[in-house]
Amino acid sequence: MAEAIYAPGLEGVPVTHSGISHIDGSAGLLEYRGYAIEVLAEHSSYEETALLLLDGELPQATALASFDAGLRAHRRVKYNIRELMKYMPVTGHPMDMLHCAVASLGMFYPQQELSDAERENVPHLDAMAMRIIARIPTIVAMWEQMRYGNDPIPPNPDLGHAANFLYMLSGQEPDPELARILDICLILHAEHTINASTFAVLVSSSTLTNPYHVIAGAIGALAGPLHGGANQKVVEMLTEIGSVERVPGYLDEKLARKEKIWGFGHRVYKTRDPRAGILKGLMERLAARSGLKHTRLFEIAQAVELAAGERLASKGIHANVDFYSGVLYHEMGIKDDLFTPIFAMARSAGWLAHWREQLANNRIFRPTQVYVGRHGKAYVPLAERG
Ligand SMILES: CC(=O)SCCNC(=O)CCNC(=O)[C@H](O)C(C)(C)COP(=O)(O)OP(=O)(O)OC[C@H]1O[C@@H](n2cnc3c(N)ncnc32)[C@H](O)[C@@H]1OP(=O)(O)O
Ligand SMILES: O=C([O-])CC(=O)C(=O)O
Repeated sequence: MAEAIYAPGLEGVPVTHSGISHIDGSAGLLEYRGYAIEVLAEHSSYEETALLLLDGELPQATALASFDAGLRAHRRVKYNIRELMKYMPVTGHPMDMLHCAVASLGMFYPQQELSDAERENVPHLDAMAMRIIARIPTIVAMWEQMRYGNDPIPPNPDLGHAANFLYMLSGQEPDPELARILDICLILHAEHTINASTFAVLVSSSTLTNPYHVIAGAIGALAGPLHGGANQKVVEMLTEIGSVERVPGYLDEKLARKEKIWGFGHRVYKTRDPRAGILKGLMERLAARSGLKHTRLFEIAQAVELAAGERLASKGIHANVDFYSGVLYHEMGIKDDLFTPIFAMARSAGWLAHWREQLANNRIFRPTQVYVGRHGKAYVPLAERG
């Protein structure tokens, strides 16, 4: 048998057939179910985009209204989840809390795996997906209150997905413009082909485990700084740089030490990530609002993008989605360690679409390895080992 070719990081290796999203990495194009990301960001809502990802088509008005009503009706989590969260250390990262809380949601649904009948029961799978999408924002916002010793703010069924999240974070009904900016951010982060966390979804889905394990595993993968965790790192980096004047020297030192610039580079995009451009535009939209001109970080970010371009663009390294999202959330007054949980909230729709797609044509993932270890070693009793 011919020896299998090992591709580190599975670069260029297809692992599934998928109709959910598509990237053209050299042209900088992204589509969800055939619709350009720019079009969805301008015209759609997170609720509609989530349903598009899950069902494959833009919904009719009645289907969208019923999905939206389902999301609003299922935002609350069981009291025991709140009790569990009470015992988590408030110093812990919210992604660790989210991983644990989402996995625990599955304990209220006794069976650990999906039966054949359940896998073929589309309304059952739809209901599970909708409940997970509805509850992740509640858990994140509950934690934001609980970690400061406050009672969680109950969800408000009169508000849409993004507006309700902002309401639960602060207790204030958000300005519709801020809610729309977050809504667009959620659309932009909802799906992105087979990135690391979505690959984790495929692998765990293929064992027929329950979707709570699937989504908790994906949250764990997203938390890493090379993936979704980079949005928090970007803001830490910009804060450390501190001024526009320090940008070139900071980058030169970092690159000389062979360190990565957070929020730059991508396995698939060899030009600017289209989401980075839209997020930058949203930041400009936010900065233009009176009373919200705290744009020092944004100025540093733009200087970093310019200087990084001079140093890295020839290697195909450009700003990715994580570069401007953290700056935008920071300027919206959101705590830095909530940036990646907000990414997870949004990406739950894409993850669950891939969960459904995997179940519809399942085969367990079981790749191989190139063994580089030893063979046939003689066991030496402990007393005789030198
Ligand atoms: C939602 C998301 O996940 S978007 C990505 C978020 N992650 C980040 O922003 C972290 C910084 N970026 C990176 O670590 C990488 O670019 C990744 C993880 C996104 C992609 O990784 P890979 O495709 O495996 O690229 P890899 O890490 O092998 O880099 C290839 C070359 O580009 C360089 N490079 C890649 N990204 C960067 C960067 N951000 N800063 C400086 N150099 C970089 C590497 O040093 C390497 O150079 P070399 O060939 O001279 O050794
Ligand atoms: O596609 C990737 O590898 C990472 C990414 O941008 C995302 O998950 O949004």
